[in-house]
This record gives sequence, structure tokens and C-alpha cells, in this order.
Amino acid sequence: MIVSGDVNRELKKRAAAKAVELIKPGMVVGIGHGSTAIEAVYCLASLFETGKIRDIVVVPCSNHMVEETRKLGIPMSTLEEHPVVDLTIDGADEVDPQLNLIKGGGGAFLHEKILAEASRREIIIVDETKLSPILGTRWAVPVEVISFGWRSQAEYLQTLGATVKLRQDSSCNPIKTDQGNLILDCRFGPIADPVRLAGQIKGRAGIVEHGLFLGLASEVIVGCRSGVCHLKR
Ligand SMILES: O=C[C@H](O)[C@H](O)[C@H](O)COP(=O)(O)O
Repeated sequence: MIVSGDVNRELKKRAAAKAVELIKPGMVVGIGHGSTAIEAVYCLASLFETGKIRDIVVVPCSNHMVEETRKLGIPMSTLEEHPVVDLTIDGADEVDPQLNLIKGGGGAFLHEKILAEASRREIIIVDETKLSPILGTRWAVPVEVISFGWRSQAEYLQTLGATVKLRQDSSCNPIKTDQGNLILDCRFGPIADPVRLAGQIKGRAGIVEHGLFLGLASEVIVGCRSGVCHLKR
């Protein structure tokens, strides 16, 4: 029996396989975080094993992805060694028709945004369920805040129209990012002006970053039931 999780995984794999085709020898390749980005790592690992890809280094964006990449024996580097990345492959939670994104369901959006801004090409891979007519329709915007004064940031984000929830694990302990910060999930509903909202969120001490990725994706590869769809800006 095929359940919907399996279907989604198959669609993620399709998008990942297509994205990995864009990698050429000599490239520095950024890798984001999450269940779709990891499919790209698995694809890369099997291409390495069969000798179909060579002479690249991967820059993973999170501690978790560093571990996974290391386990698979893929050559790794860091942004310190390679401050400019040729191509990054990453996932997203919501993608609008202009290829703006909400990211951060896995909590890695600060590092992911640093990697995206350091990349010549940012390739987003998603399954078709991530497409959305307007950002915020389905997903909350995650906001990374330092722990000092986090409740003040929550109050501020409420004044911008959000319903705010501190991200916690199943034992109700706050989840910490790789930087040791907290995440406030801010449900705004459909966001009419994401650029304005992004500016409002960033303009406050204690707020480190948010999960709105505006104008950062060069291309989005969508795994669909009918195949793969490659969207470009
Ligand atoms: O912090 C997590 C990232 O932004 C992910 O790329 C995003 O949440 C999508 O994750 P997934 O591919 O698991 O749906």
C-alpha cells in the first residue's frame, strides 16, 4: 500500500535528482536542511559511489546535515574555506508564484539564508504540496530570536498581526537552533506585502532572522505526480 508520505518522498526524490544534474566538476555545492535537501545528499552519495560525479565539495548548512554528509563519505568544506558557493540545493515550506519562500520548518533558516546569500545559484527543491498562491496561506513565518527578552519580541510580532508560538519539542522544552537561539512561529495568514513585513520583522534588536526568503531563489524544481517542473525567475 502506498501512503501519502511515500508519495511525497518520491516527489522530493524526483526534484532532488533533477537538481543534482546541475552540479558540475569543480563546484562548491551548498546543501540546506530538511527532508528534501537530504534526498539531494543521498543522490550525491550514489553518484560518488558510481564515479559519476567527482571533484566537488559540499558545504552543509546545519550540524545535522554535516553529520549526514560525513556518514556518507562526501567531501565537505565550510563557508570559512569557501565563502562563495557555486550552487546551493535546499528545500522550502511554501513557494509563491514569484519564487519567494517561507523556510525554517526544520529550524535551520538562519544558516540557510547565509548560505543562500553566499551562493551564485540557489536551487530550491520541493514536492508539489509546497506551492502556494500567497505566502503565509499554509505556513507560519519562523523568527529566530535570542533568548534574552524573547517575550518582548513575541509581543512585538503580535503587534505586526501574528499569532505567535514558541517552538517546543514534545516535552515542551524550547527548541534551540544551531546558534543556541529560540524560534517563534508567527502565523500571519496570507501575507499581502512580504517585503514590507520582512523589513518590519528585522527592524528590532533581539530578532536575528526570519524565514521569509524574498528574491533569493534562482530556480525552483518541483517534484510532481506528473513529473518534474523547473521554475525560473
Ligand atoms: O529549516 C528547515 C528548512 O528551511 C527546510 O528546507 C524546510 O523546512 C523544508 O523542509 P522539508 O524539506 O523537510 O519539507
